[in-house]
Amino acid sequence: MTETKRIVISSDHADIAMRQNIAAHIAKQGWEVVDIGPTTSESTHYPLHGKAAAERVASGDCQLGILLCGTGQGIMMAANKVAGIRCGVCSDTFSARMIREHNDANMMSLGARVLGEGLALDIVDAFLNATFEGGRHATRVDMIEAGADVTA
Ligand SMILES: O=C[C@H](O)[C@H](O)[C@H](O)COP(=O)(O)O
Repeated sequence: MTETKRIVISSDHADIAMRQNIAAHIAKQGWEVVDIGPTTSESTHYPLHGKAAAERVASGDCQLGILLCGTGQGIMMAANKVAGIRCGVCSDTFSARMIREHNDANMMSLGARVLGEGLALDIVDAFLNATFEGGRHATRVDMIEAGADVTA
């Protein structure tokens, strides 16, 4: 039995259309996309949407999440306040691949006012197609989760 791949996507008002286009792009690749809005471009507050999406991932309802705000920064900060979330802003495909391969990121954020849509879609593909490598990287991710200190 193949596991249903579920991904949550959310944003603030910075670019609803970009978020919806990314959602459609991901859905074509066999993911079940949970788009939790917002649905209008009325000004809203990114902490609300970052937290709501992060909770979907932290609860296990969705395996991954993608967030957008103007820069990707504020909504990333909000998502990372939720326990178990590892979210980074990506503006290039190398970083998007590496935060999965080395950091086991379960969320990524994009700057809707930073990126053109073609690059944003390539970044999304790099994130989705990468796999965590484990090994020494798992040791380090475990240290993040444990809040490990330098002791030696
Ligand atoms: O990190 C924050 C995001 O870039 C927001 O999208 C941005 O601050 C929203 O700005 P404004 O309310 O001027 O559209």
